[in-house]
Amino acid sequence: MTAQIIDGKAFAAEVRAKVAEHVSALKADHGITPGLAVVLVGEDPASQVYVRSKGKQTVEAGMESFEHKLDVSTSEEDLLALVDKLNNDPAVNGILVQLPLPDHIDEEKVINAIDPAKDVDGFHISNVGLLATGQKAMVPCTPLGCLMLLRDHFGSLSGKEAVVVGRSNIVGKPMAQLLLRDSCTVTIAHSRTKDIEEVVKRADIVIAAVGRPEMVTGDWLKKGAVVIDVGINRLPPAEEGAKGKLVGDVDFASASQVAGAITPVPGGVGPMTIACLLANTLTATCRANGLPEPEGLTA
Ligand SMILES: NC(=O)C1=CN([C@@H]2O[C@H](COP(=O)(O)OP(=O)(O)OC[C@H]3O[C@@H](n4cnc5c(N)ncnc54)[C@H](OP(=O)(O)O)[C@@H]3O)[C@@H](O)[C@H]2O)C=CC1
Ligand SMILES: Nc1nc(=O)c2c([nH]1)NC[C@@H]1CN(c3ccc(C(=O)N[C@@H](CCC(=O)O)C(=O)O)cc3)C=[N+]21
Repeated sequence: MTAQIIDGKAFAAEVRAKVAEHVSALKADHGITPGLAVVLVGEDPASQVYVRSKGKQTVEAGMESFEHKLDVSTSEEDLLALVDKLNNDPAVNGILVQLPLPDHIDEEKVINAIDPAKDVDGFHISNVGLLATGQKAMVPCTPLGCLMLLRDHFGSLSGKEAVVVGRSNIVGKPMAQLLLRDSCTVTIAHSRTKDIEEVVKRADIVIAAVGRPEMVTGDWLKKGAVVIDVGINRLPPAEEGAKGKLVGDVDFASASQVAGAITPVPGGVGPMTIACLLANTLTATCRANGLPEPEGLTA
């Protein structure tokens, strides 16, 4: 069997087109232009790629993009001062502080300093709590993107066995919350999970968010399982100076022989993350202005 390829790139383009449509109506009817501020501290190469494509797509959707690139030696105090300024800037509806931050900065402190209403990453403790209790939250972009792909594929997720591999605050845990909210039976696996292959083999839905290149292989999967590969790993280049290949946390070659459907890397979850960031910025703008939220763009 060869799996259906879930085209995240194409789906993300549709999401961005919907966002752009809403943005143009916001401008025409209310004179409002959503604004997204992205803060990057230091020069993590992976983060730079993400920030670049994000800025471009923000502008293409008709929104304002504010980029703040700070030196790697920026103090925590200065970063907190910038967050405070963005919290109070009415032109800024969404704030994203790119992670990871340099070691001398307390990540939790910075995330929790962001106004929860502008926290388009959904990482603030208030949004985490709102999501966990089923209340209206800002939902983290990557899990939201995965959920959109799964809902599109299955229609209803109710009663499905879902296994999330990875328990990070930014992907694994919020993903599990969203799947639970859609009435999946959810298992979270991690580095201490015993017989992880057997656990994954139960799943109708596998979400791999581990950060280990091609860890999940075809022999871990139940036949027909739907596999969402969150991993973004750059392999060492074949020759010096070349760019290494980008691979996921799933071994695509073997997994696609067993899975019913699978997301590729690149072109799967990555583009959905950025599309959902724009969707969240639009949602935040609507909420801030007491306007109805766009349909189909929130969890
Ligand atoms: N496509 C996108 O938009 C995005 C992609 N990513 C990518 O997703 C991946 C995961 O990111 P993130 O969640 O931030 O990563 P983290 O490193 O924060 O978390 C990784 C998780 O995987 C678990 N893990 C590590 N090794 C193993 C193993 N051998 N077996 C089972 N579980 C293991 C860890 O378990 P434990 O807790 O026990 O240590 C941890 O819970 C990365 O490749 C990252 O680049 C991330 C964000 C967005
Ligand atoms: N506060 C914060 N929020 C994040 O959401 C966040 C973050 N920090 N830090 C880093 C990770 C990583 N991440 C990606 C998003 C899109 C692609 C993406 O678009 N990838 C393309 C390929 C890009 C390439 O070619 O390198 C794809 O998969 O097709 C990748 C990675 C968001 N993250």
